[in-house]
Amino acid sequence: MSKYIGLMSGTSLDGIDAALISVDENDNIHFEHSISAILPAELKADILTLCASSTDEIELLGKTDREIGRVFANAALQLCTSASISPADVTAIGSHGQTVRHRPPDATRNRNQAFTLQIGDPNTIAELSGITTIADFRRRDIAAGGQGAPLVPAFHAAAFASANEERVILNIGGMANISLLKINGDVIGFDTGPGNVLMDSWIHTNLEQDFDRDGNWAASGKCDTGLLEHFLQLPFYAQSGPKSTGREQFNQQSIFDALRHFPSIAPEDVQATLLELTARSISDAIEKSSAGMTPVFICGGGSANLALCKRISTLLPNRRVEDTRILGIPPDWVEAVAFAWLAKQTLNQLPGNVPAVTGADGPRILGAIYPA
Ligand SMILES: Nc1ncnc2c1ncn2[C@@H]1O[C@H](COP(=O)(O)OP(=O)(O)OP(=O)(O)O)[C@@H](O)[C@H]1O
Ligand SMILES: CC(=O)N[C@H]1[C@@H]2OC[C@@H](O2)[C@@H](O)[C@@H]1O[C@H](C)C(=O)O
Repeated sequence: MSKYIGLMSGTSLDGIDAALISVDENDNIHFEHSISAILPAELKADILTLCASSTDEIELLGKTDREIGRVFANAALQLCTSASISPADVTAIGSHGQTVRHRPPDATRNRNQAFTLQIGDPNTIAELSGITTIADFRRRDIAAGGQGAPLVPAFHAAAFASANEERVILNIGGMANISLLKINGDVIGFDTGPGNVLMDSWIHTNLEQDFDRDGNWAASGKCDTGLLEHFLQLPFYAQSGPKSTGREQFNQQSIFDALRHFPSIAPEDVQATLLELTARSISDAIEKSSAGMTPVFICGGGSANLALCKRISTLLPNRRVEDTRILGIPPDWVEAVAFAWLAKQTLNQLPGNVPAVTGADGPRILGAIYPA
């Protein structure tokens, strides 16, 4: 059995997810342990500054890169302590790092202009943890003409595919993405648009809360059809994959811009509309890309948003909708486990991308190895 750690801090900036897996000689993946580590408030503020397109500060980038490396290393060490293992028992860490800019190839940018940037210095992680660290998973795929995202579909296929039924895996993080796992082994996947990011942003603006617990605030409001239709006009939703997105497109400003056309909607009704937008963009993408009875397994923090999940279920009336626990991995840990698995792929010189998903020219070994 080889052990791997996956570290993930997503667009929501709600903390660092750390997961420990073991992989047996038959390549079966076993979820062993997980922790969530705090992302210090000051660091979170710096990351948000770096994510805002108006400020580009190389000083801040360098400093934040190192600091994220330090907190990621600590998260890995905390995970080892909590799991009662020594860092020496871990073969490798797969560190996603923190995305601060994602500019994939699209209608406005060709493959040579595309870039994506995840920070969290892997040298620092390897140095402080004493564990070989693999990082920078997305840029090879971008270099090969791909979107660099989503990357989790390859893992979803390895962990969740079934020879007996087609499955949809729905990840609701800051952004949302789906993987369609076909019985013949084919995989389709793409980002569907916002996950929690817009609802998080709006409740923060209005009630200073980090997220809308269980979707209760949204549930207290009423969806505004005009605003919803306005949001749904965004070309991203109608595009077919490969496609990926991020805070560059879905952010607080995009809500304010839309509200200029709808100035008198009550804040809780805006939240209800954002929930509906999230549920509709997800369910439309699922309906468009998979057969009507294909079951859906949800992972990511959004799986805890009861109102959102209920609405997605209602919009997909003929499908079983449940979370990935039933497939062996608790929904909150799937992403971190995926990066642990991607580390294993890279160390074993195996590809981590699915070209049909990202649009890359072919399978690629992702990331770089920073030895212990
Ligand atoms: N009880 C809950 N009720 C409502 N929403 C919740 C709840 N628990 C978590 N969330 C949502 O889940 C989010 C965190 O999800 P997750 O950790 O999957 O995102 P991420 O990893 O940052 O995203 P990404 O996949 O885009 O990188 C929180 O910001 C919040 O919106
Ligand atoms: C650029 C980037 O960090 N993208 C994230 C984000 O969060 C969800 C969605 O947008 C997905 O594209 C991706 O994360 C997952 C882990 C992925 O690559 O599959």
